[in-house]
Amino acid sequence: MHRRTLIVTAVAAEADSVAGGLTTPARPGGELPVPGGLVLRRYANADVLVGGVGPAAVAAATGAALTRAALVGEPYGLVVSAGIAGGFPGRAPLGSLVVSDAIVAADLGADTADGFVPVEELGFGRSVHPVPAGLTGPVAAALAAAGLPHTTGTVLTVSTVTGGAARAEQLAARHPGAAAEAMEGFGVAEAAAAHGTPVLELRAVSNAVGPRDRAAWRIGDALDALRHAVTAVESTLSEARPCS
Ligand SMILES: O=C(O)c1cccc(C(=O)CC[C@H]2O[C@@H](n3cnc4c(=O)[nH]cnc43)[C@H](O)[C@@H]2O)c1
Repeated sequence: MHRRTLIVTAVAAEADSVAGGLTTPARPGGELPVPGGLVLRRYANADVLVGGVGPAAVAAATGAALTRAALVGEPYGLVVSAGIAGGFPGRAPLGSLVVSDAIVAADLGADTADGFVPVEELGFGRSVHPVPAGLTGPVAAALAAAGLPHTTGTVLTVSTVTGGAARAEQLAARHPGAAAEAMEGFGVAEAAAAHGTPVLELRAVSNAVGPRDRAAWRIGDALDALRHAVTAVESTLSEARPCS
C-alpha cells in the first residue's frame, strides 16, 4: 500500500536537497500555501515543508500541515524530520547519514544539584519518541543497498547547538545510543504524535558535536548526502509498514 509522506526540513537549502532527491514528479499545481505563511512543495508520494529552525517553530509548522491534510481528507501516513546535523564522534562521521531509532528532547527537563532530570522524572510530559523498528530497519537497509554510509541511533533535539567538549561528553554519557544532534526532530515528532502519525528522523552529518570549529563544517557535503539518501529511501518511505 502506498502512503503520502510529509518531509519537514528547517531551512530551504535542506528542502532543496530533499526535493532534488525525489525521483517522482512534482504534482500539478506544484506548491500549496499552508496556514502560517508556509508553502508545501508537492510531489507524487511526498510533500516537502520548510518548517523553521528549532523545535517550537517546526512543531507549529508541522501541526499546520498535518491539520490541513486531515481537513481535506488526505492525511499523511508518515512524517519525516530531515536535514543536516551534528554527529557524535565515533558514531556518525561527517557526510554520513543517521536514521533515528528514537527522537529525544535532550534539554527538556530541569537542571538540579544532582544533574539534569528529564521531564518524565519530574512527573509531567515526555522527552522521548521511539521510532517503530518497522521504519528504522527498512530505511537503513535502503541506505545500505545504495552504498551510503549510515548508522542508526538516537537523534537528540537541542535548542542550543553544542559548542564544547564538556557538553558533548555529558550528552553522550546521558544518551549512550545517541548518534546525532539537531534542533527540530522532537518538535516534528510531537506534532506527528498529536495526529497519530508515525515519525522518523533522517539526518546528514555536517559537523561533529563538540568544540565549535566553523572551518571543519561540511554543509555542502551533508546536503549532497541528504539528496542521495532521499533518492535511496523514497520508495521505502511510501511502502514500509511501521510496527513497533
Ligand atoms: O554557530 C555554530 O556553532 C553552529 C554549529 C552547528 C550548526 C549551526 C547552525 O546554525 C545550524 C543549525 C541547523 O542545522 C542543524 N544542525 C546542524 N548541525 C547541528 C549541531 O551540531 N547541533 C544542532 N543542530 C545542528 C539544526 O537542526 C538546525 O536546523 C551553528
